[in-house]
Amino acid sequence: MAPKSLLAVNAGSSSVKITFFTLEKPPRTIADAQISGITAPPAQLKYTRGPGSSTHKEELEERLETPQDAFKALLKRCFTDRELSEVASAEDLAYICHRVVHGGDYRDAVEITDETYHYLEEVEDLAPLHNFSALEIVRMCRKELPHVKSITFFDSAFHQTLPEHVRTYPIDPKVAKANKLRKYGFHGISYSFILRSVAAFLDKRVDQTNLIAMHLGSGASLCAIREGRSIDTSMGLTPLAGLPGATRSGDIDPCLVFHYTNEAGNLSPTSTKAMHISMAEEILNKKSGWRALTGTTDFSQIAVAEPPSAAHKLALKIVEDRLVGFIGNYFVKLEGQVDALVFAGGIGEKSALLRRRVVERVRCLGFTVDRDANEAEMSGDRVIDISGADVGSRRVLVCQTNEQFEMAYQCLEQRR
Ligand SMILES: Nc1ncnc2c1ncn2[C@@H]1O[C@H](COP(=O)(O)OP(=O)(O)O)[C@@H](O)[C@H]1O
Ligand SMILES: CC(=O)OP(=O)(O)O
Ligand SMILES: [Mg+2]
Repeated sequence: MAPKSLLAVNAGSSSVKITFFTLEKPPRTIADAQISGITAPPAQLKYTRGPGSSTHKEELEERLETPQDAFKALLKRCFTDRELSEVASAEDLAYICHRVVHGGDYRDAVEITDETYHYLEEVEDLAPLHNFSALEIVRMCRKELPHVKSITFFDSAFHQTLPEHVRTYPIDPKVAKANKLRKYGFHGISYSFILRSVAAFLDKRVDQTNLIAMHLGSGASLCAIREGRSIDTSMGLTPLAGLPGATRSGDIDPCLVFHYTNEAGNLSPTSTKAMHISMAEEILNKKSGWRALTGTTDFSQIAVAEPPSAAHKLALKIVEDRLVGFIGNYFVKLEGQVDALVFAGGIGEKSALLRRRVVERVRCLGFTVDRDANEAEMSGDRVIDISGADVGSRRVLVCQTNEQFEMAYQCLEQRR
């Protein structure tokens, strides 16, 4: 029987999200499932059949040690659901699309073969904290589902257009080349989705669209887009650079590392044979950010009118300060030719308060916000306009981004 569906996988360090899509153009969602809290049991399962139906949530009794375990549990849940006739077994799958954060020099998605798999293993060392989970699942699919094509999509691919002076760090060029040290940039699957959706919303051609886009989730970044191409972005060699995240420091003076602990350069206790990480990487990626400041990773407890503590208030001001700094920077790099300022990602889509505070602080650049539009629910819209009615106000938009959809969309456009 011919395959009927496509599976998109978005694996993070503590969660695995999967979505099944039809093979139509554009693809339609069949089912969505995710397991979070893999590293902090009990793991939580969320499961939704098709769009518009209610979401089932449960705590999982079984112990899931790895992203592979979570992936297997999710597949089993979907394959055994009798009401999901499109996905009863791996035989029904035409492709598995994997989000891999760091794709090294790859400019585009690639099908997993011995050669591409080997290259990804090489660049895994550049971003072990971010690539490990995804590649564990790729390894499992290669072994256990060898007849289904695995296609890897990279967060870094969208930023291959960064000009040389933006992607180059001012260090010894020989060392930089030998060790592949440069700015790569991430969240590019999301930025592709945002760019296409916003261009359509503005009724402009993608290659004539200029944006300052923000993907604000537990990992957060911005991107300056000129004529449909990334010309700068706030993450760097790894997703640590730029804005603070839930547990990431974002930009700091690199020398801080040497003063933090005496052992910062040593291998971290969580290092394994497949994942070499130093204490410094662990501290700056997992023990910093707004959780280090406030104790919570949940930004909805921080972005509130009356923050519960001085620490929460400070965390909000820090995030806001770094954001407006980058907006100013990118506004200048785009020479003021900005079609829209776009908020996306869990925080960008849900925090009206952060949006209002940020836009009010960049009013000097001509952006304004409409209070009612900003507070309204998105209700299924991909893009909404929240700009103020002031004459000459620049556009401010919110885009509900969807990395799994973007992979499915690109896969079907390019391969069928
Ligand atoms: N109402 C809200 N206000 C502010 N932040 C929120 C709100 N709802 C969710 N968030 C934040 O969004 C984050 C999730 O964003 P998302 O882009 O889905 O995550 P991830 O980066 O893990 O893929 C949560 O960690 C939470 O901090
Ligand atoms: C690249 C990155 O930081 O991804 P996430 O926001 O999903 O952690
Ligand atoms: Mg994310």
